[in-house]
Order: sequence, then C-alpha cells, then structure tokens
Amino acid sequence: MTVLDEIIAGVREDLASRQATTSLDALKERAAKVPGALEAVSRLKLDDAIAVIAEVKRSSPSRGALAAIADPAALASEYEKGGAGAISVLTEQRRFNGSLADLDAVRARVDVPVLRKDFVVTPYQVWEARAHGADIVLLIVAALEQTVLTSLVERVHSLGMTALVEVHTVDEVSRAIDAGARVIGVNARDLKTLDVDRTTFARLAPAIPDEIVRIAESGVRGPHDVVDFARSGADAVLVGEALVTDDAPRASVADLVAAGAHPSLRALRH
Ligand SMILES: O=P(O)(O)OC[C@@H](O)[C@@H](O)c1c[nH]c2ccccc12
Repeated sequence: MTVLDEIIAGVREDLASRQATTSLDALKERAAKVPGALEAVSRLKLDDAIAVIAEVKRSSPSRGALAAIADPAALASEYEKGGAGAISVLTEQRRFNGSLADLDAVRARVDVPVLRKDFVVTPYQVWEARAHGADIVLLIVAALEQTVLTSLVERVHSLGMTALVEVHTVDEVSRAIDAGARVIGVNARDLKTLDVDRTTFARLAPAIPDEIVRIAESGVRGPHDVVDFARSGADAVLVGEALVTDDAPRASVADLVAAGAHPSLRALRH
C-alpha cells in the first residue's frame, strides 16, 4: 500500500460517517443557498505576474505537525492582504488535521477564490465542497480511475467551480487533459512516496498546452523558487509549509507575489 492508498482508506471511512449524518439531498439544498462559485481561472493566470495560492495546513504526513492555526480565517485573511490570488484549505482530518469547519471559516472571511484541498473520490465530496463555499476543488489523478476522474471534473465544472487536476507524471498530464482539465497542478511531492523533486514541474510543463493554467505545487521555500517555477512556465504556485511556519505570513506572501511580478519574468510570458 502506498501512502496515498492509506490516506484514501481513511478518507473513505470519514466520508462514510459524514454520509450517515448528512444526506446528499441535504447537501444539495445547502449548495443551492450559498453564493455561486467565484470564477477562478482569471485569478490563477495573470498577465504580468505569478499568482500565489496560499495554503492553510496544520500537519502533513511528510512533515508531521507544522502549525496549530487556532484561527484559520485570520491566517487566510493575512494571506489575502499579502496578495494571495486564492486560498487553499486542507479539509482532510486524519493526516492534515483539517476540517470542513476550516473551509467555512475561511470562506466567510476572504473574497478571493477558495480551494478545497482533500482527497476527493466521490461526487458527494464535490457537493460538499460547493455546499461549504469552495470555488476550486482538487482532484488527484493518481487517486482516481480515468472514468471517475472525468466524471468528477465534469461535476466540479457543472457546479460552477474549477477543478485543479493534480499530476505527477507525463502520463498523468495526458489523463488530466483527456478528463477536461482547464487547470493542472504539478505536485513536486510524489504522494505515493512523499519524496519532493522540484524538477518535476520543469519536466512536465512542456506537455501542458498553453490554454491550460499551470500550477507548481509543493516545495516552494521562498522567492527564488517562485522565480524558478515561473521561468519553467508556471502561471501560479501553491505554497503551504513555508507560509504556515512563518511568523509574518502576510509579508512573506507579499515577497512571493513581488518575486513573481518581477519585470525580468515578463518577457517569458508574452
Ligand atoms: O507545504 P508545501 O510543500 O508548500 O505544499 C503545499 C501543497 O502543494 C501540498 O500541501 C499538496 C499538494 N497536493 C496535495 C494533495 C493533498 C494534500 C496536500 C497537497
């Protein structure tokens, strides 16, 4: 069993208990009452800058406890003030110590698009994301059969949200494109082994067509990594650990945003 398999086994158990208390119909009713999803693609692909997606994450299987984050909305608000283009909220409970309550709290506080970061394997979780105000939903290619991936991408888009389809190999890039992805995230961390390889993005980016938004996920330590990923063709970066362990997350987001807006990168983007 890979780490990913273990995580998903736990996710399915937690999912079963939520399904026992909240019916799909109840979720659909709730989804009908929340404001519509924000358009996210234009926030993730900017003309003259790299978008920064800042993540709210307490723990991870690779790093253990990272930060207590007693007030996720306050942290998200700092990220937003620093110039984050979107906020990612981990909702997985067992390994990442997140929750849908965190998503609710962040959603209520910020105006930028919010990403539900979880191991989504069923349509129920997509409805849940929308019912809790998400605008973007992560779908991990390595965790899904192709037919399931395609139907989940369609479900996300049909609810007005944007699917962030995560890949780690060239073959997964093809699967993401075939599934109808408009936004592809290349994860530097292999979820089967948890190893980080920052060269993965540069290797996979050429296989991603220009009309698709390209996001570099994981392993961003600071401004120099943003510049490197931008040079390799990233439209956006997704940053977790470096920000949740930072004493001044707002200023650090601003530094990442400034690095990605540097004039020397502009020529590459036009
Ligand atoms: O903390 P980092 O190395 O900056 O990484 C953030 C984000 O990319 C990472 O949390 C992530 C990327 N894909 C995921 C899938 C599930 C859980 C977590 C993730």
